[in-house]
Amino acid sequence: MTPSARLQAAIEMLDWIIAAARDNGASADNIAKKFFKERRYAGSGDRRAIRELVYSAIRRWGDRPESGRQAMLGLIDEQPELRELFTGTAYGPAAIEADEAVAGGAQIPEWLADRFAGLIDETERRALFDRAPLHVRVNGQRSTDLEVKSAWPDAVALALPHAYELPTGTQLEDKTLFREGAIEIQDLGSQAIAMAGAAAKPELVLDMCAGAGGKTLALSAMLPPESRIIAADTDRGRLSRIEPRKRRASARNIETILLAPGKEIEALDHLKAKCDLVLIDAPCSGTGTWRRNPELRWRMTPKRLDHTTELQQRLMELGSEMVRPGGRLVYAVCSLLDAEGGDQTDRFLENHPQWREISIDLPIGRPYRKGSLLSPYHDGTDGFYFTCLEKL
Ligand SMILES: C[S@@+](CC[C@H](N)C(=O)[O-])C[C@H]1O[C@@H](n2cnc3c(N)ncnc32)[C@H](O)[C@@H]1O
Repeated sequence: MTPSARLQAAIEMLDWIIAAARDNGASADNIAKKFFKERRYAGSGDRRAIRELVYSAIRRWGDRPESGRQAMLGLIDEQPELRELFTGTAYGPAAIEADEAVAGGAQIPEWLADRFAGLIDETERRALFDRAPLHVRVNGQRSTDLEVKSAWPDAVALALPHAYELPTGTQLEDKTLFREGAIEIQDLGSQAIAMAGAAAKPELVLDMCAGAGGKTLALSAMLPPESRIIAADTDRGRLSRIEPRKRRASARNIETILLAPGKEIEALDHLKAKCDLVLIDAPCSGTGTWRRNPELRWRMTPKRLDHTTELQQRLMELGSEMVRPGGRLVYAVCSLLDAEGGDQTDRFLENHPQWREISIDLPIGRPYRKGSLLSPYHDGTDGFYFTCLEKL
């Protein structure tokens, strides 16, 4: 493909991504897969170049642009070489017209800019768009740190036990050790959250928003085998991915429960006041994961944020009912917005005098709003707020 044709393809892919962000459709990554599947003529170099163009536009604009063309036109100030690719010839984008509308604004959507946690200064904001590192967790059910270190001598030990960083681009799939479940790819921040409840004894644990089980597997690896870990979620597709992951990781003590949205209690009633630990890794705006999913900025609106915080409150209420007296509730979000973090903890504690905050003993993170904050610049992790509460 010519450079001009690659630019036109990037514009078209951005149009799909913009529409999906507006209508709560597929993620940018899934759209890219579909886009290239329908364009088999694009070689690997073309794909890389198109992706690069698309993601520079997504990273650059905090507010959702009107169109892919406007998004790319807006990039010309920073990448002047793009101008001459608007050739108006076959396969290329139409020539630029005088006074054509272009995308504008900041990297962080204006309406969100003043809602970040107090610790998120200018340096942290810039780091939200850095390249995410490759973090892995050694799975003690399948392997040892020593074995993993000898398979990947470049692995650098991180601040938590069994956590390592590998050089970006390390091929994992070609190693038997990886295929057999010796390591899990997992951001250090997610590993910290699995540890936040200080689960150690044989316990009954409910991971109430388990998704595809990233933190469930981490909990299974750190708990004695006689523990029972229940992974629940409303998303059948995500939950179904736990079964193969569980087999690969030799995590035998995990059960799954599919929840019906709004009727979660029906499937959880038998666990009322029984759990030693409930983890609520709540659905959220994902502001802490922009370095991986920058297009989330184009999805969130004030209305969607309100809807999300209401759901978080409801899940916190529900999860807290499952905790036995003396048990713990860990509430976490991969967001750095106060509305989804510290505000939720305050509201919950105000309404539940029989609960108290307990301090989190981890070597990463900073104490913040009756909980802890993890952030890309300070901790090298995705951004998270989490708190650990105890039922008296
Ligand atoms: C942040 S993700 C969880 C990620 C997962 N814990 C992990 O470590 O990979 C939030 C999850 O909450 C789930 N969810 C949304 N609404 C829910 C509800 N009403 N009850 C339980 N889970 C829900 C979503 O399907 C999603 O999988």
